[in-house]
Amino acid sequence: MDSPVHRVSLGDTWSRRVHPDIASERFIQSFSVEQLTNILDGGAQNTALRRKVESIIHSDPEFSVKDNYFMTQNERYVAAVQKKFHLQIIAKRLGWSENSPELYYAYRALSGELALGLHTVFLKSLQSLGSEEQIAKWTLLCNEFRIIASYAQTELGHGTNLRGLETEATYDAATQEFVVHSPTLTATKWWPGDLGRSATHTLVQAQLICSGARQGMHAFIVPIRSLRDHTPLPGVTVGDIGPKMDYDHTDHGFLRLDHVRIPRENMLSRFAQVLPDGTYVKLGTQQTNYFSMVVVRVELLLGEIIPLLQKACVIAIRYSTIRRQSSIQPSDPEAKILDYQTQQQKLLPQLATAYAFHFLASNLLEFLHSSYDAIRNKDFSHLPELHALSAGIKAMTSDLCLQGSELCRRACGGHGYSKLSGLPSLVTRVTASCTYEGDNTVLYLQTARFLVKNFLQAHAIPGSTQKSLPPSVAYLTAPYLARCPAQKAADFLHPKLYTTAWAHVAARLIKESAHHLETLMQSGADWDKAWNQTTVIHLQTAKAHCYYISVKSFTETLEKLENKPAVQQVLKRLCDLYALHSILTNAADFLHDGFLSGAQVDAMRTGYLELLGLIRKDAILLTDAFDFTDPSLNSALGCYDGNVYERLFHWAQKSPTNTQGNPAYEKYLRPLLQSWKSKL
Ligand SMILES: Cc1cc2nc3c(=O)[nH]c(=O)nc-3n(C[C@H](O)[C@H](O)[C@H](O)COP(=O)(O)OP(=O)(O)OC[C@H]3O[C@@H](n4cnc5c(N)ncnc54)[C@H](O)[C@@H]3O)c2cc1C
Repeated sequence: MDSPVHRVSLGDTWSRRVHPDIASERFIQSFSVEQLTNILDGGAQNTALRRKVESIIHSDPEFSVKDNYFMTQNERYVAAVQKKFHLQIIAKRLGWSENSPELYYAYRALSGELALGLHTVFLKSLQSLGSEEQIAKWTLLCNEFRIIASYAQTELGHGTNLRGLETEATYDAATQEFVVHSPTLTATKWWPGDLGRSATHTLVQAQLICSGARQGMHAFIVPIRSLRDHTPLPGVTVGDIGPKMDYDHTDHGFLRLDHVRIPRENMLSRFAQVLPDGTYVKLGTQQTNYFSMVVVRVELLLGEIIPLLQKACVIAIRYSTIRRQSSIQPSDPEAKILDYQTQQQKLLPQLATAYAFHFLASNLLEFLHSSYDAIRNKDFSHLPELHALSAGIKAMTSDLCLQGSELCRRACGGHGYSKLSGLPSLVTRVTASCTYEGDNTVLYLQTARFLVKNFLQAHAIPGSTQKSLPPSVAYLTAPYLARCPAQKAADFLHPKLYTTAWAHVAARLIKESAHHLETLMQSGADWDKAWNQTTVIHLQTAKAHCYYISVKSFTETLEKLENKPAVQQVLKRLCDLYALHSILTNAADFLHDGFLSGAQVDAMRTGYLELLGLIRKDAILLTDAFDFTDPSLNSALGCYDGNVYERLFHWAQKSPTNTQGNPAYEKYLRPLLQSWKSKL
């Protein structure tokens, strides 16, 4: 039996004894938690390294999270800058370079705690879009924090529509400079992280104008604040956009540029160049500008978005074994709320989703890494598929992580509404992920375009085979299965069966998407108009495709675990639950053409409910396997030891609402109460 080898607690006195209600959940281990943690980390060596980094981070008082929930926006920002700089000092001392796994783990351990995250996005964009000389020059300046950089794409008037961005960069051959300008109020850059108060430079996405023509969006490095005293440079108006739903640790900003001149070398030129005489030279396709967005989007999945749902599951499931309400039978003691079937049905599918998304994102990251060098060397053959996958998967994961984390929050009753549970901030942070790096609807539609285009190509070319389609859509030409063969509950617990079921629905919807489009076009609409009038079905199509990809990716992960049967069995249950939950919540799509009958849906539901009972037994171990430290959860409800009530009571005492007096009493309540005193 494993014992937890790694636990960093919040250092309070209760963590010395584990609450018996949660201890009993860990008593029988049907699988090795440590082995599962290793799988999630991509190997035992990674687990060891991650824990080493986390121990360094969490034993350092400079990284303390204890007052987070009581801070103002200003205080959060200042603390986040201080932590970022402290991390730099540590990284330098320990020799952690910018791309080292140690620094990656440190960022993950401090997720939501650090300012200057866009500095990293700047670097990623530079590495994707910059020439070798530009990378060498700016990376050095960034790594040593001689400049602080951000990424400025979104404007007051436009975000999604890159072509609608109004900021201009006009080339002046006489001085060999670009003149970067915000021609209207709506051209003001709005939202870029770290821009509000920190950045000295920013990567501005602007319309390039040269050789007397508009050449589309390109990226320019623009200095905005003096390196001497941090004041805005001539022609620059810059500031913070004010209060937000969350993200107080980051200073999101606005930026207006009034004919700001930058040298020709400041246009990132891996895929396009402007020669000294103003000649425009194109070295890539139109999509290359999307490449850096693809890289950032994919890395965000495991770096930020998916851990938010994983943490919400850990908190809500641990709490649900401590919290007791009512009893299942009148003579029983009060039941753990996790023993109610409805509570299991709220939380366990979220846990299965958290695992499914972890494997999905890991597989996508692998695909990105295997295509990265080719794309940078201007082989764009994988870019459309990578772009479509990253867009759809970012949209799906952030959508479902938001739904799931909010469900977890509500599943904790009143205490889930307290910030001290840690859950509200997980929900508000994951909410932002549905918008940043692309609004989810827009991203799904980009995926749908790829699907429809491939479908039309496959059907326009007679004899087209699976080989001629990108692997993720090969199912479009697979043999057609009209009816699901499963009858009994157990028949549905087969990866091949539910993967085929999702392929069936996705293929049908792609066909319908194309059919609707073509019908409108045959009646005279052009492609763009017809597209807009059919986007609701395209959205549904893209979602079905993403479900198919996620189910397939989970089943492929299972296949690799033949030599770890106990872990494979527990993950197989989660995979079954994820797949069945996804089908049952989208049952109409499967009933629509009779692929499933009502009786089959009932049988599937029986299998699904049985799975809840089975996974319930391992629920705490499955949350432990994520191996989050207590400081990274920072939750009164979710700590490893389960001492929920002590922590909640103690943390509430520290609230400024209790420690900083009551001016309302002095000013209003006392005079009011004292005016009545004499009459009682
Ligand atoms: C926390 C946070 C951090 C951010 N950080 C940065 C940053 O560092 N740098 C930066 O440049 N930006 C940043 N942004 C901005 C972000 O990238 C944009 O807000 C995002 O891309 C969405 O664009 P938008 O605001 O223009 O939304 P809009 O496009 O205006 O979306 C509004 C609605 O219109 C719909 N819609 C828009 N276009 C279409 C279409 N073609 N078809 C169908 N529906 C459509 C959308 O689905 C949505 O429902 C950040 C935003 C947030 C919230």
